[in-house]
Amino acid sequence: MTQTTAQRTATPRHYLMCPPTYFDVVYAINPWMDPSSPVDTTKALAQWEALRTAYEARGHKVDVIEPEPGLPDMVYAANGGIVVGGRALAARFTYPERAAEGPAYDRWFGTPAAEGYRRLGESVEIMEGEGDLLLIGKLLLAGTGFRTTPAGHAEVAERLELAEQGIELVPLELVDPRYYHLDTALSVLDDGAVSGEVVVAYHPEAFSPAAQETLRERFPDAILVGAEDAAVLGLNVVSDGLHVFLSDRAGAYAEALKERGFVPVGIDLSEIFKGGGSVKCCTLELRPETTTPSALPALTGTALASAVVASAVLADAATATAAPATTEETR
Ligand SMILES: CN(C)C(=N)NCCC[C@H](N)C(=O)O
Repeated sequence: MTQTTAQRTATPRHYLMCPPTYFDVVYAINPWMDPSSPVDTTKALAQWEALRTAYEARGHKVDVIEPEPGLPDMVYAANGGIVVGGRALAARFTYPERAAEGPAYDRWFGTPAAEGYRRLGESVEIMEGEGDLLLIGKLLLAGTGFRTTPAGHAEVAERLELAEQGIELVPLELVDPRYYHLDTALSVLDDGAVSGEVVVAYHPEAFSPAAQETLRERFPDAILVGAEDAAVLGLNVVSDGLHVFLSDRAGAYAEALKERGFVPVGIDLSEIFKGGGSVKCCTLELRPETTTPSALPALTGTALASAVVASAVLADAATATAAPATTEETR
């Protein structure tokens, strides 16, 4: 059992979410989807609201994009694009069923709500947003194998000016069709900006031998997640550096998170799971030009650290009354 001495700290985040108003499973583009199994949209909406409330109760800002009829997978906002350093690039999807989502998210980046973000348009190459692209500090972990292509990675690097931002893109090949997006197989938990300890978790068998080697080298202290937790999409999490929002079906993984100093917040997303996604899929992180969490060390100082801690504490106090339908474990 790996115990931690690192102090976890929540930093305020900005998320984009899309309500599952038109969510349904009417086609199958991943092994989790079964169009013969009915979806309860009312329940999906309530579960999604609980996730949104869980974020807001802990001090995070949530913007909402208008869902569009005929786009049942639009609830998976993480796939809508990637926003790093204030630059917003909309997705281009592998399957025609989702093709219209790229322009929909691109249009949102042109609305007043997205002011301050530079709208770069849609990707030309296949690129499924934060489903396959996970930022941790100055690394952009980039999944490929099923959806986002190596050409998509190259386009992201160029159009988001990753080199200029000092960000390195690390390609990782996925090999199990159940874990078709990187965010089904790997969680970004702490970029180390405040705690000094970089933490990811992943399911090794979802990756090619070469990708496993890369992950071992880059993240020797990673949490390794077993088949049971991976199979409930337990790795599909959102972390603010302290709270880890994840499926309430995750078992051993939630315990491992506690041992490493995180506070797991269990969310019931059983309806949204039917489309092959969970917490992270419903959440696109918007990172402005100057205040990305990983930029925090550059600002350094006790005052800043105190501010983020205070914000987490205040948000936790609010949680006691404002966050229904979630399970929060205390440390
Ligand atoms: C956690 N994952 C995989 C996501 N980031 N997105 C879910 C997308 C689900 C959609 N039916 C599809 O197959 O594209």
